[in-house]
Amino acid sequence: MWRRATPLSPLISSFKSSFCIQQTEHRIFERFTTGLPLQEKDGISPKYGAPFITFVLGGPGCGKGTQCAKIVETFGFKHLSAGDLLRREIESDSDYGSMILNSIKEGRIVPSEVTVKLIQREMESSDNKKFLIDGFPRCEENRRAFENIIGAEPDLVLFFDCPEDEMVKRVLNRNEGRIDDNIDTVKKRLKVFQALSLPVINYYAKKGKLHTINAIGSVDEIFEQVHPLFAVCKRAGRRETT
Ligand SMILES: Nc1ncnc2c1ncn2[C@@H]1O[C@H](COP(=O)(O)OP(=O)(O)OP(=O)(O)O)[C@@H](O)[C@H]1O
Ligand SMILES: Nc1ccn([C@@H]2O[C@H](COP(=O)(O)O)[C@@H](O)[C@H]2O)c(=O)n1
Repeated sequence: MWRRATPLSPLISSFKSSFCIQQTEHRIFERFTTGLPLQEKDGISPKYGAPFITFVLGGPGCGKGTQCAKIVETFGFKHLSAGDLLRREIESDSDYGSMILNSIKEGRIVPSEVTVKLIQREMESSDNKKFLIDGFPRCEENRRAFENIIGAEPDLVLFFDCPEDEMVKRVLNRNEGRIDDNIDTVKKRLKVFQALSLPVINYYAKKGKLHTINAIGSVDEIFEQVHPLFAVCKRAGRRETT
């Protein structure tokens, strides 16, 4: 169980305009090694001990989950897929089950408070403080709810950039029996992605936190772009599997 004793790193704002790996490495290195006294900013009231948070964004089927599995294996992060948490909630006895099911069928975004509470529950019960939050935030409302409820911002944001026709192909070939892996729902999810998720991606680009990964290529080729962003965690001398 962890509690945020101190707010967000002032270094985050000092490197706002940075888009390159070296600057991000510097910021992350500082976060991992110094445990600097962090300052409250942007009206956020941090509630927990400072975890290391990575948001993993991209359209449906771009390969987020596949790359998250490799990051977990290599760097020992805790993977929280917002979609998986919502699907698990449907299977439980939750009051929200049918609402979530209908939203997923229609490719709509579930009310943020529901999703953030599921993420919060997982974060609070995890001994691992390095989180990969996959498929979240999907819209501005998601982003704000996370900041308000969790009281934290991401340290890193990954965006897997993939052409629509490739995303459609990957979703339709996925074969995992997902209720939303059909052409009608995929079209709706792509519209939601364009209208609501891209603005969040742009928001993080402006803050200098976004790392765009070209999601075309083999799984290993894509991971070659991802790896350097996390390798700094190793160099900072942290254990890979906490
Ligand atoms: N680089 C790749 N090339 C070809 N297929 C891939 C690649 N990466 C992942 N896939 C396949 O594409 C499908 C979608 O991948 P994945 O489930 O990782 O995407 P996702 O972004 O997590 O999707 P969603 O947001 O819909 O949950 C899977 O069947 C996966 O095996
Ligand atoms: N932040 C989120 C994430 C997901 N959803 C809903 O789940 C569906 C599947 O999500 P995947 O990440 O597994 O593709 C998605 O289409 C949404 O209906 C959500 O509401 N909010």
